[in-house]
Amino acid sequence: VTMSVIKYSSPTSAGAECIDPDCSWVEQWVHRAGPRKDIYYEPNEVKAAIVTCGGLCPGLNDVIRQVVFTLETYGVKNIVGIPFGFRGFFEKGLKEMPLSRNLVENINLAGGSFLGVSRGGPKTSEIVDSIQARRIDMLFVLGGNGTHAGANAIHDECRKRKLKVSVVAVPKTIDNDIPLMDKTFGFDTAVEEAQRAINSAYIEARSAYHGIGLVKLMGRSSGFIAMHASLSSGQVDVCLIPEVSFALDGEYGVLQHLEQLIKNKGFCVVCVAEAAGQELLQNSGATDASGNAILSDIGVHMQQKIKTHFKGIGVHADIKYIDPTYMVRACRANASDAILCTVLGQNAVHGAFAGFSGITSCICNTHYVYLPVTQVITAPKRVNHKGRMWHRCLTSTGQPDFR
Ligand SMILES: Nc1ncnc2c1ncn2[C@@H]1O[C@H](COP(=O)(O)OP(=O)(O)O)[C@@H](O)[C@H]1O
Ligand SMILES: O=P(O)(O)OC[C@H]1O[C@](O)(COP(=O)(O)O)[C@@H](O)[C@@H]1O
Ligand SMILES: [Mg+2]
Repeated sequence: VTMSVIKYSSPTSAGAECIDPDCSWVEQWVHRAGPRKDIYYEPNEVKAAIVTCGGLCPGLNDVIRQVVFTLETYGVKNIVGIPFGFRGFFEKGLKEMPLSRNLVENINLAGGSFLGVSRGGPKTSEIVDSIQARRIDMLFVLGGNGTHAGANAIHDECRKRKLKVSVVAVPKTIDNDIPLMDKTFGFDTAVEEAQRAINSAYIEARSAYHGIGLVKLMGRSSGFIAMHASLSSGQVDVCLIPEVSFALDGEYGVLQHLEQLIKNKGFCVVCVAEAAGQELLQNSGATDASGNAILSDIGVHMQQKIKTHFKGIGVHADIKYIDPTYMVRACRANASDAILCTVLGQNAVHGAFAGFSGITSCICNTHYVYLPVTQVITAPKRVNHKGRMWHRCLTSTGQPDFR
């Protein structure tokens, strides 16, 4: 499968991602995913394990379910779940869970992870000690960019120890921040849920005298959820993402624009990504158990700033702040994510049986492929502020540059 469908001749061509210095066309190909004629493992002898790491994401249960179904179809009898992410390899008292088609048959009907998730956990060498002690041949790792870095480290350590273990990842994150793939599972569902919050903010704002609806949406370092939810709802006047800096105060600031919207339209809706405008806030420098920076609350900050601003100019404003944070990721997968999860889960097993390790099962240019994990952990994917999607969003909201 070719990685890019756009041929281009200059660095400024639409959609061009400049790979070489001259920006001429560079062919990049990846393996198409799916079952292979020859399989590397004897199914009867295989012990397979599944682990889900990081934050929750719609579709985790769908993938677990499909991995189990497909393993059983190959004839694997020994399938286990590692509870609560990488911690399950280490914490005493956390026992591996035997999995079967019967047990996981209906888990897709609920959100969350049937196995549990966690951040942080043991060192790679301890995880691999545990893999060795448990005699695991295939490890299916469901997670985001942190998990992929972990999966890569596990894969490297297994190679170093000459262990024949297939480490196969499946990219999950509502943030959609993993590079090279069309999207991660859970993103579509999160956007769908997020636009419900925007819709509520719109109804509240529209029904109030000088109503201002403010919605904060997740996205640790990227504004994909905010941008897509703003686009899909069509009800947002201002969308703020971390990739585009903005001023709140001043002649060209967001507050001045809100003032105009209240004057001209009578109400407005603002959608802000959680990582947006962090430079305007105090940074505690704190990190979570996985080493991810803990962000300052831009939503609460904006709520206060808007209140103070309108009070200062003596104009009534009724601010309705909605933070749907965990609601957008604790739900079950929607139809399109459920299908994506089904294919990715099945392909993960085909990849392991083909004898691959250090791969991730994903979608690229509408085709299902295996990417080397090393390629997707270089840096988080971010919204291209010069790209067409962001400009479509600007056209839709009608917002100016806030600088
Ligand atoms: N660079 C890394 N090397 C090894 N393991 C990592 C690395 N970064 C994160 N992890 C582990 O991966 C797991 C999930 O990471 P986290 O960042 O919380 O979520 P996500 O995978 O969704 O980005 C955690 O248990 C964490 O310890
Ligand atoms: O509060 P938590 O569970 O630590 O997670 C918050 C973070 O998790 C996410 O929902 C998803 O991030 P991951 O994909 O890294 O798990 C981010 O959008 C958010 O910043
Ligand atoms: Mg992450």
